[in-house]
Amino acid sequence: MTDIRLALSAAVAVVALIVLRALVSRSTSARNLPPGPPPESWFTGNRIPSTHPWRTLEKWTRQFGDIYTLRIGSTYLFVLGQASSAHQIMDKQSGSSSDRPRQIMAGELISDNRRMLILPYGARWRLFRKVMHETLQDKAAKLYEPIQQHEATIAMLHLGRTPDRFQQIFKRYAAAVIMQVTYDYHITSVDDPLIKNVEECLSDLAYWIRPGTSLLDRYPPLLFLPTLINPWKRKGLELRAREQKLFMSQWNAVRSRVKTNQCQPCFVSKVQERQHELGITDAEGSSMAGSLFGAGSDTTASGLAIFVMAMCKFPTVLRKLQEEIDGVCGGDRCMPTFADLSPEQTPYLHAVVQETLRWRPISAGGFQHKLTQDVEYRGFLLPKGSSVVAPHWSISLDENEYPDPHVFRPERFLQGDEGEVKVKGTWFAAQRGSVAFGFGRRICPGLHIAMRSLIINLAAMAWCFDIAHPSGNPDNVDDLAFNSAANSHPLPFEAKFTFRSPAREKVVHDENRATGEFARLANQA
Ligand code: HEM
Repeated sequence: MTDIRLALSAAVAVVALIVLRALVSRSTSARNLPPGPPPESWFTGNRIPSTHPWRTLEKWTRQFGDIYTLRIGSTYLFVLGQASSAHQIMDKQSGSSSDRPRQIMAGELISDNRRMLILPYGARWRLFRKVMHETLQDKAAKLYEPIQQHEATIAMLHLGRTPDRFQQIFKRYAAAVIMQVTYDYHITSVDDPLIKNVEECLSDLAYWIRPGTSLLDRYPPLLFLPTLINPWKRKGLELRAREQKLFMSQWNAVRSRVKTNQCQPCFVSKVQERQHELGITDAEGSSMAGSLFGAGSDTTASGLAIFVMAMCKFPTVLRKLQEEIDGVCGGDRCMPTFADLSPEQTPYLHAVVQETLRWRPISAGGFQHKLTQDVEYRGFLLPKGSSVVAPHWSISLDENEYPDPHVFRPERFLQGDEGEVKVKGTWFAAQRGSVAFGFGRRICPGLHIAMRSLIINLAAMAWCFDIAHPSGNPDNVDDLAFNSAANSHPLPFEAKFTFRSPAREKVVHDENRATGEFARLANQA
């Protein structure tokens, strides 16, 4: 035991010296940095609060402008709090700003450098990205529309039956879609044992990825301590083994089902088809597929809950949306389908989707990118090796770009007159409207699937239901009540869903005879 303590003390002392040296050399060499709030302590630098960190970052943007410096330990983090700086650095110089900060516990030990979201920028990332581009781009995403339509129809049935569980219902929808898209695996509830296992892995990851949680991330030389006397490394490797076993079993299950013609085309079957040509190992392919659930499930569910919150708070928007959807769907005939919902037919719906993503950004704090080259911006020199982050909250709620930013106003995304209304982006991101899906080369590869999920569910909800706060008073909605996770969710809140007519309720029931969900529920009862 004494030996272990000695080894630890020595390691900590060495680290402290390295940090000290790095700090001193940086403070003298890197003079041309943007200003920023003074560090709280000389040793640890600036502290970003763990509760709603994006609100503090926004406060500092107001104080210091579109770019400011935070010192975190011995490295710099530059915060790009306005569209202009984010665009210039994250998009225009993305060749130099697409790496991720090192994550020893979450990225190297638990994920074995195979989780897309935290993968360093390099050959493996490029390979994963190419595969994801081919299998998730707009054209490929269109092939998954029937899955999304089917699951949205089921979600409407559940919203009608158990409206108070709407946040769970969205979770189920998002999990069902991502599992079918990835593995052609069908779930009936979020209590499916596979989902439970995946979520356990994700909650461990979410714990260890938090800045400062692991001593290994704070003091990297500790990684060199032998595994026998290194409890953090042992923990990381144990979590890796559990996660990889799970991912590999799903990967192998698809391979077996393809052999017996029992698998619909899905992400994994498509990757396996071209595996040798692409040069992907089983371990890489299974991890790539496994990381889609974490990236795409929670985010989508949160977007749907944010829409409901907005409709409770801004009822006139829902009425306008209902009018538009009724106009294209022809009364009580059937629920909206993707064919009814192009931007030309339903510009207001598309503007509502954009406003949902802007009004309460899901990835509110943004994701850090690390610089692989020195980057110049407005005469400042941001040194290679430091990180940049563009908090979506600061950019999306910037009152210069979005007047009255806390008001949910889809019209900001519309242009033209009554006859020919079109959806417009901002100057910052003309094609995609908002920053919700991130920046540059690291932009979310799942955005086409995510947008389709929002479009079909928002249209279906507007067609089926009146949605309101149970008190009937929009002022009772606390629209700032969100958790502090990287992908932030509204805290549980109340909303009332009422079918707009018995005829529409019947359509939902009839359509769910076709999905099989009606019979499944009847069998369960
Ligand atoms: C509304 C839903 C979603 C939102 C708001 C969202 C947002 C984001 C954001 C902000 C990033 C980081 C971008 C950056 O670093 O600048 C990201 C990355 C990623 N997203 Fe999404 N996402 C959503 C849905 C999805 C879906 C459905 C999938 C999969 C089908 C997905 C897969 C990924 C992956 C794999 C990455 C990592 C990309 C990389 O690091 O190169 N996302 N997403």
